[in-house]
Amino acid sequence: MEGHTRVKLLTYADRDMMAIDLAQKLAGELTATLMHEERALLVVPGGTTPGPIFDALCAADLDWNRVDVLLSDERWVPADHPRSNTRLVRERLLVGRAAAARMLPLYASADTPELALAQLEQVIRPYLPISVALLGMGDDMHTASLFPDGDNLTAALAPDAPLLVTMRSPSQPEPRISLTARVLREALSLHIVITGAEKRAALGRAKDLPPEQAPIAALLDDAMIHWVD
Ligand SMILES: O=C(O)[C@H](O)[C@@H](O)[C@H](O)[C@H](O)COP(=O)(O)O
Repeated sequence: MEGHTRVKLLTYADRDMMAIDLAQKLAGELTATLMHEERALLVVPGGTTPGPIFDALCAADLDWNRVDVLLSDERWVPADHPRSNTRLVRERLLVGRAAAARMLPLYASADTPELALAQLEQVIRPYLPISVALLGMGDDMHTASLFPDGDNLTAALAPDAPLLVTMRSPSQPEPRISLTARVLREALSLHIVITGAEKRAALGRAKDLPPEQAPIAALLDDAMIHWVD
């Protein structure tokens, strides 16, 4: 791809192959981190794309009891809600060998994310920086919960952004909480997974747009993109 940002793109033959290869890559990076660090912090997305990757990753043979798992973003719904990303991670990633990992919270039972933000930041901060991050992307070029029409996008993209922001978008049924672009960019290894022609086209547009219009653009210099049709 050409444009002002050079996109590093890996294309896979089919979805099963991508899930297996990507899970192996993430597991290898976690293992490498654990060779010189006491613990590793793995950030993962919610949504529909990562399930098959979690299914492969949870079987990886590594020292999961030294791995902390954190979501890139969460929808403000209880952890047993069908739209909860926490629920997805518990059901699809923290099973099998990976059940030994520790999940850091990105949700607390409070009416709004604003009420829990400071407390969640305090819990998460000691675990930074992120060792390995996997992110998703929407057709609208959002990543994590950094939506182009999000009410807190400017703060989320600032070079000195806090760890977490709350986010509301007219396109979303509930408020969100999200890691900021700065924190995601500081990940030692950053992967973005996208599927289908529409997201590939959106990525092509994003590389020539400012992050205020295409939030994923804030991360493209630092990330490896994994794509399958
Ligand atoms: O909670 C979420 O929705 C995510 O973390 C979000 O950033 C997701 O990665 C993209 O929206 C892609 O979602 P799909 O994988 O469902 O297309």
